[in-house]
Amino acid sequence: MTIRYVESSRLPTPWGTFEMHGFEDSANNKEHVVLTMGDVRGEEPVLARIHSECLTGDALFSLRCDCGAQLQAAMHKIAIAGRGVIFYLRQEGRGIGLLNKIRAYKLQDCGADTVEANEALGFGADMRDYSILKPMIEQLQIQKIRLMTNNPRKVKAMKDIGLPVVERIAHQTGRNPHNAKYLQTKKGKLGHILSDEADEES
Ligand SMILES: Nc1nc2c(ncn2[C@@H]2O[C@H](COP(=O)(O)OP(=O)(O)OP(=O)(O)O)[C@@H](O)[C@H]2O)c(=O)[nH]1
Ligand SMILES: [Zn+2]
Repeated sequence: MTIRYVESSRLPTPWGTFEMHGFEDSANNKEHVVLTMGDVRGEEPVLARIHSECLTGDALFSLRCDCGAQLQAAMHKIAIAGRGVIFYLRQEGRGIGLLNKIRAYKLQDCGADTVEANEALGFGADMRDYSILKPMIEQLQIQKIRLMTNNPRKVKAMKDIGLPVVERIAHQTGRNPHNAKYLQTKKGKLGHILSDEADEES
């Protein structure tokens, strides 16, 4: 495995102080971050979010997707629980990278949906590889998780790397008029479990 643990530090946030753990992947020079709160080791399942980088949603307040709202909601829920983990994976644009995501957005501006846009650019609908989580989980001694996600692929991916998901917790927030079609495509083509009801409070 090409993932190496580098260092940890404190990360104060509006929701509380996390511990931030840095990892590097020598295969592609990607730098990944894991935030933990409380003692995540041991038998007791850990409240967890596996979050793929979305520069536009997480840092630039984009309303094209639900990423920023989901990240904040996860930090909030973990702070309330006092214990949890967020894997912040540098798999921008479902693994196609930022510039290709901009290309995909341009195609979506012209009428394609998020899956059609990826495919028109020669990519699969979702190019992410979750096996990189295995060394991170081992380093942090996490044994079981309760996963905040609407994406059944993430649950299956954890099974594939041998990390029990004892519960999937729906994580639906951030719906707005700009991302309605995107969320509909996630549900219809990518298999996300999304209700048409209003979002949960976060
Ligand atoms: N290629 C592409 N990527 C997008 C688009 N919109 C958002 N993304 C990326 O999709 C990814 C969303 O990842 P996550 O927040 O982990 O969410 P998810 O797999 O949708 O599942 P949840 O756990 O239910 O949120 C991020 O990497 C975003 O950059 C798009 O239109 N095209
Ligand atoms: Zn996003």
